[in-house]
Amino acid sequence: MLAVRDLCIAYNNDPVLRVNELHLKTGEIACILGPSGSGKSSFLHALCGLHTPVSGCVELKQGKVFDQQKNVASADRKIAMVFQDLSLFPHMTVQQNVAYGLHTLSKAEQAQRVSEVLSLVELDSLAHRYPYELSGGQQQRVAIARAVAPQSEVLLMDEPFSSLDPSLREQLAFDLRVLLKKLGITALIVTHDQQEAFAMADKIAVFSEGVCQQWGSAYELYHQPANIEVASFIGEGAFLQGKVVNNDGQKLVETALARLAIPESSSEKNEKLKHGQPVKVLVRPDDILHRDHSEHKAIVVQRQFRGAHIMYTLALANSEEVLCLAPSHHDHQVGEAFGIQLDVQHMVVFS
Ligand SMILES: Nc1ncnc2c1ncn2[C@@H]1O[C@H](COP(=O)(O)OP(=O)(O)OP(=O)(O)O)[C@@H](O)[C@H]1O
Repeated sequence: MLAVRDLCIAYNNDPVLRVNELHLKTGEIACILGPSGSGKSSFLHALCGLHTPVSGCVELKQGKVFDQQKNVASADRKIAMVFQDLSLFPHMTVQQNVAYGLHTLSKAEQAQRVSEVLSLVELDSLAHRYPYELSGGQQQRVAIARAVAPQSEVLLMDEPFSSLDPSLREQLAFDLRVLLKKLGITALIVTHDQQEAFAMADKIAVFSEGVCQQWGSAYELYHQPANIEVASFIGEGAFLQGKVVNNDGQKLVETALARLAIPESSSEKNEKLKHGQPVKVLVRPDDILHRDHSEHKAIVVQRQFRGAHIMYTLALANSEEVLCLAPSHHDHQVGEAFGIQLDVQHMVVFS
């Protein structure tokens, strides 16, 4: 449904983003994560034709819409965009807002399509209200209804929750996923928030340092990050200093906490590790188990109460720090010794 290859986006000959390859199947939902200024909005603008890339190729179901020979006008790409502020017309009712892009249809066809789409987003009963008479979540559904009404193939959304109450966002992100799946819409959504992305996306792209660093599922990004930038950006964790040790053909990594075996089936990158080579081992909070009676002790240097869990920052004997997410009834104070056990399920090593 959407394929992007070797795309380079620049302003005044100054490149801001390169995307090697990214593709979405029909009905898939993708999120773009990345720090401020990493090119997320620019990417959406390039896809829908609001900004012309320097090079590369963008392909939709309707065919190529951008390459060195072709640049299909924005209005002729079957892409709809919902902007951060939703851009609803305040002087128009819900029904009129949704009908706005349907001027090529007859009045009867317009009414039919508006009613169909409003029923899908469950707003039929509010068709005659004005935007100011709706909640933030309802306004967002009107914006989606308006965007998908002209039967667009791909929906782009730029920070769709930015104007909403943070406490509602995660639930709304999940509701949005359910709605988009019901509509069968292929969507690409920009967000700053990882939890929102995890709640919504089948695939996630991480943009930083001017490139798309990785494109994969939330699970892949968290457990198999492509590089140290993605590992640091996605989820929480720490890096332990390690040294590669060859032990009778078995490769191990020696760390302050334990000697960890690199699995036989490990990636090509890990197979190239040499005896004695210094490495960094990614340790997620769920790789460190709290065991009161463990012989390995660390000292609590910080604690963050999160309701069901407490996130502990722990100092090891050599002063390296790790994180541990423990059930909150294991209540330890700063300065206390804390028993730990390393339980690394996915060994991620960076040289
Ligand atoms: N019209 C423009 N002219 C010149 N530079 C621009 C223009 N639009 C964006 N940029 C630059 O391109 C880079 C990427 O900007 P962009 O808005 O795409 O990032 P973003 O990841 O969406 O940021 P944010 O999360 O803050 O919205 C930034 O350095 C920005 O200053």
